[in-house]
Amino acid sequence: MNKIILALDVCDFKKAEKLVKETSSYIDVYKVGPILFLWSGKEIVKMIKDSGKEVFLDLKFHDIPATVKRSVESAKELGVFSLTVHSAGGEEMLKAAAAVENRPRIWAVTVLTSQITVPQEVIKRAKLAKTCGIDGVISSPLEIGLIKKECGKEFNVITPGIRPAKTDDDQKRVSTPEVAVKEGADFIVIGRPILEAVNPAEAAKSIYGSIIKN
Ligand SMILES: O=C(O)c1cc(=O)[nH]c(=O)n1[C@@H]1O[C@H](COP(=O)(O)O)[C@@H](O)[C@H]1O
Repeated sequence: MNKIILALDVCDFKKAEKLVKETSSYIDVYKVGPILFLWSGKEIVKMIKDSGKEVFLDLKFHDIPATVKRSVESAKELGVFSLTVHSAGGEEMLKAAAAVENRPRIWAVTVLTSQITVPQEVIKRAKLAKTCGIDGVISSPLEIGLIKKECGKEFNVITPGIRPAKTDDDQKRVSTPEVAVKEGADFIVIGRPILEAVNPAEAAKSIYGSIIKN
C-alpha cells in the first residue's frame, strides 16, 4: 500500500469521484472527513471501495465513551480501513474505542497541525493512546522521529501538514513529503496541494515520484 492519503475535502460527490478516478494510480487510501461525509457519507464510502481503494474516515470522535464505542461500531459496519478519535477524549474514551472487536485501525489525533505546540504534549498524548490500545496517532511531520522512539516502530504515525512547496495557509507544523517519509511516517495526508493543483493527477504523480525515490 503506498503512503499517500488524499484528503477528499470537497463537498460534491461527482468532484470526489473524478478525483479518485484521476489519482488512482498514485493513491490507495482516500480520506473522507466531515466536509464530504456530511454531503454523501455512505455513497462516498461505497464509491471509494468499489474503486478498489481504502477509506480513512476522519470524523475525529471526541465524546463520552459509550457514544464513541457505538460510533466505532458504526464505522466498522461501513467497512472503512481506518478512523480517527481525538486523544483529548481521555483514557476511558480511548479504551472504549480500542475495545471494539474486529474494528478498523484507530488513529488518535494528538495536537492539530494548525496549532503551535511543544513536542512533549504530542508525546504525552501518543503514549496515552498507545497504552489504551490505539493503533497510531495523527501528528505533524516534525514529531515523527520522537514518537517512533518513544512508542516503537510498529506504532503508526500519520502526518498531515505536508507541503511540497512553501505555502501561507493554516498549517503551522509542516514538512515536505520526502522529509516526512524519510523520518518514518507510515502515511502522509495531503489535501490542497493536490486538490487545488491545476492538474491534480500530475500533482499526485509528482508527490508519488518524490517519495518512492526514498
Ligand atoms: O486528522 C487529520 O487528518 C488532520 C489532523 C491534523 O492535525 N491536521 C490536519 O490537517 N488534518 C487533516 O489533514 C488534511 C490536510 O489537508 P491540507 O492542509 O489541505 O493538505 C485536512 O483534511 C485536515 O482535516
